[in-house]
Amino acid sequence: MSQRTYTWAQIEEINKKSLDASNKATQKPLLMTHGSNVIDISEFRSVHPGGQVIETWIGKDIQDVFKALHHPNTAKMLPKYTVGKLTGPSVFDKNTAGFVEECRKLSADFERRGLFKASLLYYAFKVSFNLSIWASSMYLLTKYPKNPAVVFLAGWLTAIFWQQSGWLAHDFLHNQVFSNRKTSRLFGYFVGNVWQGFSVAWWNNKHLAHHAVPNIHTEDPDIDTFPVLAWSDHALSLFSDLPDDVASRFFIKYQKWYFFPVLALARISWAAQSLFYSVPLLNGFFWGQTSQQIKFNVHNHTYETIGLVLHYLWYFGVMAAYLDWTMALLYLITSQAGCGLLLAGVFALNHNGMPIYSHDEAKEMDFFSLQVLTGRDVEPNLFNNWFTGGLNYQIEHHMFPTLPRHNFHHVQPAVAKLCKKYGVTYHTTGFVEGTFEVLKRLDDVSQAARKLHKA
Ligand code: HEM
Repeated sequence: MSQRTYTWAQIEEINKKSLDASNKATQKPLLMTHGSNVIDISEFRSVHPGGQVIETWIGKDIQDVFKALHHPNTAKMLPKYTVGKLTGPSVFDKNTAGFVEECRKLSADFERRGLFKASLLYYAFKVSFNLSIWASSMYLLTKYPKNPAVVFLAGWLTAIFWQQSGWLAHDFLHNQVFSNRKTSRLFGYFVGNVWQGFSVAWWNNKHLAHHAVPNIHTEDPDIDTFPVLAWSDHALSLFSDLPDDVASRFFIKYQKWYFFPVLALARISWAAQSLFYSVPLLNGFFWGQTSQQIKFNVHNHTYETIGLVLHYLWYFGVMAAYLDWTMALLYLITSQAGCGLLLAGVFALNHNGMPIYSHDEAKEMDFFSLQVLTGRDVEPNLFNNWFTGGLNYQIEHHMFPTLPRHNFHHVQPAVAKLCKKYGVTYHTTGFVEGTFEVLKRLDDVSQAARKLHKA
C-alpha cells in the first residue's frame, strides 16, 4: 500500500489545526518526523512511558532526541505510528544539516571505538570511595557526638556523600553504566533513594524532560523557578502578568543577593518533592495527580517507598541514637544546607546564564545545536571532574547522555572542533568565572524587571 506523502509546510499546517482544538481528545493528528518517516503521536502521547515530554517535539524531527533518550530496541515501535513519508527538505535542512550529519558521524565513531561502554572497575571504585565518605561521616558522628566542630565536619561529609551519590544516581539512570534498563534502575533506587533520599521516578521525569528541551522557556522544568529566581527576559512576561504582586517584585529585584541562600534550601525542597511525588498518599494530597497518573508516572512504588524509608531510618536513626537535640540540629542544618549548595551550585553552572529560547525560537533548532548552545562546560581538572561528577563536560553529556563520564575527555576535543567548524558557539569557562556569569544573568534580569516596573 502506498503511503501518504507530506511536505514540511503541510505538517506544520496540520499540527496547527490539531493544536487549535481545545479538547485534547480531538487534537488529531499530531505529527513529527523521524528522518523521512512521518509519525502521528496523537493516540500514543497519553500512554508514552516517558510522559508528556513527547509533546514538546511535535512538529520537529525526533531522530536525535529519540536516540539520546531511548533504548535502541524502542525504535522497533516507530513503524506502528508511521503514517507517511516526508517529501522535500525537513525544517532543519536549510540551517544545520551539515552539523547534524557530522554529529551523527561522531556518535557512530565513538560507538565504534567502544567509548559508550562503561568501565565497571571505575564505577566500583566510585561507589566504594563514596561509601568511605559516608563511613567517615558516621564514624566521626558516633565517636565524638558532643563535639560541635566534629559534628559540623560530619555534616559536611554527609553533604559531600549526598552530592556524589547524586552524580552516581545520575549516571546509573542515564544508563551510562549498564545498558539493561532494569539493572540501571535498581542501582538508581539504591544510590538515589536509599543513599541520597531522592525519588528515582521524580528525578527521572524531571531530568529527562530537561534533556529533551534544555533552557526552553515553559518547557524545561529546571528553569521553572519563577518567582523565586527568573533566568531570562522570557520570564519577565510572567512578571508583567503580575503587576500588583509585591512578593514577586521583591524577589526578582534582589535575586542575585539571595541566590546562595536559596541554593542552601534546594536539597530540602528536592527531598520534599521526592516524597510528595513517589508516595501515593502524599502525591494525591500535595501534587494533585490522580491515582491513575501516579500509577503511570511512578515506575515501582514498592522500591521507591522502601528506599526512602531506609534513607530516613539511617539519617534520623543515627541522630536519635547518638546526638542530643542541639548537636542533631547542627548536623541536620549542615548536611542539608551543605548538600543544597554543593548540588545546586553545580546545576546552576551547567545551564544558567546561557541562552534561553521560547518554544517558537527553538522550533527550527536541531537537537545537537540546542544542547551545545544552552550548555556551559567548566574547565576539566582533577578537582572539577570529581566535584561536578563529570558534569563539567555538560555539552558532551547533553549531546551523548549515555556516554560514561570517564570517557568525556576522549570526545571533548572532537566536539569542540566540530562546533568551531560550523560556527556553533561552544562555551567553556572556569568554575569561578562561570559562577559570576550566573550571578550576572540574575542581575541583568533584575535590571530589566526594574525598568519594566517603572514603565
Ligand atoms: C513515537 C515516538 C516515541 C515512541 C514510540 C516512544 C516510546 C518510548 C518507550 C517505549 C519508552 C520506555 C522505554 C525506553 O526508555 O526506551 C520511552 C521512554 C521515554 N521517552 Fe519516548 N517515545 C517516543 C518519542 C519520544 C520523544 C519525542 C521524546 C522526547 C521529546 C521521548 C522521551 C522519552 C523519555 C524521556 C523516556 C524515559 C526514558 C527513561 O526513563 O530512561 N520519547 N519512550
